[in-house]
Order: sequence, then C-alpha cells, then structure tokens
Amino acid sequence: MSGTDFDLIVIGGGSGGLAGAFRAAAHGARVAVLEPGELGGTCVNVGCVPKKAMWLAADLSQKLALAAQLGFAVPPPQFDWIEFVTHRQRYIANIHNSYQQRLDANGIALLRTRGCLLSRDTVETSEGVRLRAPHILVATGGRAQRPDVAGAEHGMVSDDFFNLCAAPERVAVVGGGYIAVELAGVLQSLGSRVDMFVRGRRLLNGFDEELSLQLAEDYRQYGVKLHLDYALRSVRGAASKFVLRDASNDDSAPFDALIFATGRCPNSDVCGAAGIGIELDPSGHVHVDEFQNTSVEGVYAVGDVTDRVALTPVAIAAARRLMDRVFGGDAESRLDYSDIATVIFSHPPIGRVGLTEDEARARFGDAVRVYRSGFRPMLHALADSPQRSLFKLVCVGEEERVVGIHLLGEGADEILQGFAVALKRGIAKRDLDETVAIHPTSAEEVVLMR
Ligand SMILES: Cc1cc2nc3c(=O)[nH]c(=O)nc-3n(C[C@H](O)[C@H](O)[C@H](O)COP(=O)(O)OP(=O)(O)OC[C@H]3O[C@@H](n4cnc5c(N)ncnc54)[C@H](O)[C@@H]3O)c2cc1C
Ligand SMILES: NC(=O)c1ccc[n+]([C@@H]2O[C@H](COP(=O)([O-])OP(=O)(O)OC[C@H]3O[C@@H](n4cnc5c(N)ncnc54)[C@H](O)[C@@H]3O)[C@@H](O)[C@H]2O)c1
Repeated sequence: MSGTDFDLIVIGGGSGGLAGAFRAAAHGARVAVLEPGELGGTCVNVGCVPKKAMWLAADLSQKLALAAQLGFAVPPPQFDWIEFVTHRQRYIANIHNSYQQRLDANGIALLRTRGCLLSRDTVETSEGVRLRAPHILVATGGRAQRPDVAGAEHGMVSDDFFNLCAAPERVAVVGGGYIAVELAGVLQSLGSRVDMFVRGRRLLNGFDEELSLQLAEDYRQYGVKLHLDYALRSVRGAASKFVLRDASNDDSAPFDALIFATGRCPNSDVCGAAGIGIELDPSGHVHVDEFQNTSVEGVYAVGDVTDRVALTPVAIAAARRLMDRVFGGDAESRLDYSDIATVIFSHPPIGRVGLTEDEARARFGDAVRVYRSGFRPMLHALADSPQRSLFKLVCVGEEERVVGIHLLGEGADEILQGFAVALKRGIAKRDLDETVAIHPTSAEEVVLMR
C-alpha cells in the first residue's frame, strides 16, 4: 500500500464522517479523512453545540427572572455576551482537541483539504493529490441557503449568528422551522426584540399542530412578534438597518439585524458527486438505499448530504452501522430510520417521537385515540409565570399502541429520551398506566394521562 492508498477515504470531518472513520479504524481499516475546516463540522462549530450553549444562557436568564419573582435578590442580569462566548469556544476547542487525539490514537490520516470525487475509487485534494480507496464515504453535510429575493445577501444565516458579540436591539428572523424558532427564542431571552417572518400559517410545519400553536402563544407572551403567512418580496439594507418588503409592497419597521433561517442545501455539488454519476434528488441530496449505498458501487453517503433525516445522532448512527457492515463483517448492519426522537430547543423546548396526531389519523383513521395533558410546571406556577406545558400521546388500535409522543414544556428535552426507547419497543398505553409516577415532576404527566 502506498502513502496515497487507503481502505477508506472519508470526505468531510463532521459528525457522520468522523464517526465512520473511527468505527472503520476500530475494525482495522486504514482510513484518511479530508476536512478543510474545523473538526466536528456543523454540529460542533456552527450547529448543535454552540446553539445549545446559547440556549443554556437564554434559559439561565429566564430562570434568573423567575428567581427574582420568587424572593431572591437578583439585580437585573447584565449579560456579558463576549465572556459567555469565551466559555463556549473553550468548550468547543476541547472537542477539537479530543477529536484530534482520537484520530492520532487510531492512526487515521487527517488531510486539511477539500476532496473531489474523480471516480468510484479516487478522490482528488484541492492541491491535486490523488488518493485511492475501494471504499469512499461522502459526509460533506449541508449549508444554509438564503431565499431567492432581491437584497437577500444583506441578511445573516445561522453560521453568522455565532459570530455575534452582543444582542442586536431589533432582529428580524425569517423562517419558521427548527433554526428560526431556536435562534428567535435565544435572542429574545438575551435582550433582543425579535420579529419572526413566517411563510406558512404556523411555526414548525410537520410538528404537532396543537404544540406549535401553544409555542406560538408562549413566544407572543414572551414578546416575540409573529408575522404569519408572510410573503417576503425583497430586503433593503444599509448601514446595519434592514427593511423587509412583502408581496403587497408594505415595508416592515427597520431592524438592526436580519437572520435567514430558510432551510439548508446539501454539499453534494462541492465534492464532485454528480461528476461520477451519483444519483441526486431534485434538491441535490445524495440518494442512498437502506444500507447508505449511493448509486455508485463502493461509494456511500451519510448525514445531511443525503436525502434522510438531518440530525447529528442520525449521521453518527448511520455511519457506524455502515462501517460495521463494510469492515466489521455484519452484512445486515443498517440504521432503522423509524421513530427517531428529536428536540427543538425553543423556550420552552419541544420533544417529538413517532407520528403526529394528523399523521396517525391519515394512516389509521378512527383507530386513533389521543391523550393530552396541559399544565403549568411547578416553578412557573410558583412564580406566577404564564408559561404552560402541553403533553400529548397518540395511540392506535384496541391495544392502544403508543405511536407518537409530543412534549412541549420545561424539561421536555431531557424527558423524551427514555420514553422514545419505550415507544421504539412498542409499548401500549396500558404500560404507561402500570408505571408508578415520579412525583412531583413534569415527567409524571406522561404516565398519568387519562
Ligand atoms: C444552527 C444549527 C443547529 C443544529 N442543532 C442541532 C441539534 O440541536 N441537534 C441535532 O441533532 N442536530 C442539529 N443540527 C443539525 C446537525 O448539525 C447536522 O445534522 C449534522 O451536523 C450533520 O452531520 P454531517 O456529518 O452530515 O455534516 P457536517 O457536520 O455538516 O459535516 C460536514 C463536513 O464536511 C466538510 N466538507 C464539505 N465539503 C467538503 C469537501 N469537498 N471535502 C472535504 N470536506 C468537506 C465540511 O467542512 C464539514 O466539516 C443543527 C444544525 C444547525 C445548522
Ligand atoms: N434541535 C435540532 O435538532 C435542530 C436544530 C436546528 C436544525 N436542525 C436540523 O437542521 C435542519 C435544517 O433546519 P432549518 O431550520 O434550516 O430548516 P427547516 O426545514 O426546519 O425550516 C426552514 C424554514 O424556512 C422556511 N422557508 C424556506 N424557504 C423560504 C423562503 N424562500 N421564504 C421564507 N421562508 C422560507 C420554511 O417554510 C421553514 O419554516 C432541520 O430540518 C433539522 O433536521 C435540527
């Protein structure tokens, strides 16, 4: 084997790529990873990790306000954004170091460069070096996309949010999905006045409608202005003042910052996927089968570049199972994509696993039975804060198999994981009824619904 021959070349050192590289190396494969940016990709650098750090800061600021209402002598909190970012980035630097150490310890070659597929077994680096391997993993992730309207270049995207040094006074967030809801919540909590411009008639399309309506209510109470059914026509921006114009040519108030959270597109174009005949869907996602095979033999793909669920643990799990198949001798190893739990780090958070009520009714008709519990969590009730929780169970058939769990409220992010295991194991409502509650908690509502 020469210095440019490997068993596996991984293009992209993000969540999926690194997980695949480590698992392949553990099976004895000789691995090269190509990554021009920071190790860890989107999740570690401009996604889950810095986002969750900002969410924790926002959550603390809300808790400080509750504490003040409950008798603690808390002076109005002054948030030093730059100091917080120093802690956040130190945390991230530790992740980079730990990845680098693991790569070294596993003998994985890291090339700080871009990779482009030349054929089914050859990748060319930006410097023109050709590497060869019988197995290639495409794990190049995705990038934020701006809407196709005049002036869109003036706005930030989520990557830029993480470069902020202070809360802008008035912020416009365009979009109503995961990132829009999360960034709007953080900014409002940390002192901005946020307006959300949402194309649809509600937040979080595809999530349970009742929970999305309740979250919209929570956001309004919290001071976020929601502009639903908003058709953005253009943006004018100059000297850090932005004005949005809608389809009726009405102008918005001026904003100090504008953030587009209008979806992401796959990085299949920057790694030569189409050039070697890899099948893409109309939006450029790499089409993979249930074993993560692309349409070109020996070339696989995982994570956000594929036409599957765009979440970090999904990219990681898919990559590990793939490497167990390719190098670990387990011919059937593949990820079961059903019933993947997900959390939106809104204020309060939303957790979801399985079918929404609408999806269940479309599939099972009258056999669906829904249980719900709306309540004020104890801390909020004590502090006379209006924030409410709404938990829902979607059940099907005479045995009332639980096919969906939807939690909006404080703690939902931490409560859901265990119940996701239960749902995946096929529990029925009766199993929840037979489980003795843990009192007093929010989680107990899941086993007490009648
Ligand atoms: C703001 C935000 C918040 C998020 N929050 C969460 C969350 O809370 N929970 C969650 O589960 N998911 C979250 N996600 C989604 C999560 O970040 C992605 O699903 C995950 O990072 C996908 O991993 P990946 O390996 O497919 O791609 P990435 O992590 O994006 O990694 C791809 C890597 O490939 C590299 N690359 C691209 N082209 C090339 C090339 N030609 N050659 C070499 N390298 C290349 C890139 O530099 C990048 O490092 C969030 C995303 C965003 C944007
Ligand atoms: N907590 C988490 O796990 C988490 C957090 C962030 C992102 N993610 C992942 O990243 C993915 C991408 O997140 P996202 O928020 O970018 O996408 P998204 O698909 O959740 O939301 C995109 C939003 O942009 C709107 N939109 C699209 N084009 C528009 C246009 N031209 N004008 C106005 N609005 C427009 C859509 O209507 C939608 O509301 C998510 O689907 C999720 O898989 C996960």
